[in-house]
Amino acid sequence: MSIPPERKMPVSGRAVEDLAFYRTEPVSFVRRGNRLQGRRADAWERTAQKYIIEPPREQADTSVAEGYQFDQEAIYGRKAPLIVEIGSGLGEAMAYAASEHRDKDFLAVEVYRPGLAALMVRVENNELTNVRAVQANAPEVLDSMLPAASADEVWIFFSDPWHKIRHHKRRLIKDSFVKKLERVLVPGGVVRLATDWSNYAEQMREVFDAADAFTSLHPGELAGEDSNLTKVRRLGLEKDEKDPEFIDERGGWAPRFEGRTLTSFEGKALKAGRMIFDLAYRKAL
Ligand SMILES: C[S@@+](CC[C@H](N)C(=O)[O-])C[C@H]1O[C@@H](n2cnc3c(N)ncnc32)[C@H](O)[C@@H]1O
Repeated sequence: MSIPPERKMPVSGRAVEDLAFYRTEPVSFVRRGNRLQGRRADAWERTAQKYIIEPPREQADTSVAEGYQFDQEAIYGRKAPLIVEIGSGLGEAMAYAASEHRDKDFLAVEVYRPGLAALMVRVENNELTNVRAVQANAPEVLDSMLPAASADEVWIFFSDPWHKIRHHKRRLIKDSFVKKLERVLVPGGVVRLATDWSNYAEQMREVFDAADAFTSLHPGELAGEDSNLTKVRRLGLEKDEKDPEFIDERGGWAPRFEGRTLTSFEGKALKAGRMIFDLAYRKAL
């Protein structure tokens, strides 16, 4: 049966028939336009050839064809530790970190082209030569594009929380995704996470604590009265019912990662009175 043109869209595998799916899993993003204007369009024009990796695609413009592999040394022209940021948004965290650590290589993985173009504006403004970016669906980048044991760190800051229970299956951080992270990280490699949504923070803690390959860098820390989870629940900060008796005995939250600059997304969350949860896990040696 042929697929109607309006459904032959930009996500791979099963998504050809159903846009909300990548192979057998629902995708963690909604499609937004690729259109670039003004400074972003100009920066894209000048930088894309050098800094944007264009893997062969399958059915979709965010897919990565199986068999394509990222050759870090050839791409950056040197051998250096690799930091991958998934869902880099407007590139604020990456541009800051890359300018602070010019001895490291950074790879942004983001489906939103205007976000990558905003990163390219920062790359030019800060004269960064250690940043590359790919417009692609993260699970596919982790499954096939990145070689096994190639990333020293993977950062995922403010991954879309998919608030409604029926949408939780779209969340990126789940058991199957943790397996993919395990594959691409070097032994001893680190995953850093941040979220402003307590229910997703609990899910992140749950799946990483249950993963044999990972150990928390901050077991039991920021528990009880010091836990942001305790504060959110007791004060009813997320519009749920207040629970004055609630206590998060378990903790395991990381202090704010000092390498994470305040992005506009986090700024808005703080302004709205939300609490931020940081987590950090190390892959076994
Ligand atoms: C809430 S924003 C946060 C952006 C940024 N990390 C920040 O802190 O400002 C989440 C980002 O993840 C991207 N994203 C969601 N699912 C993705 C996926 N499967 N692959 C790549 N990027 C994804 C979205 O396009 C969006 O830009």
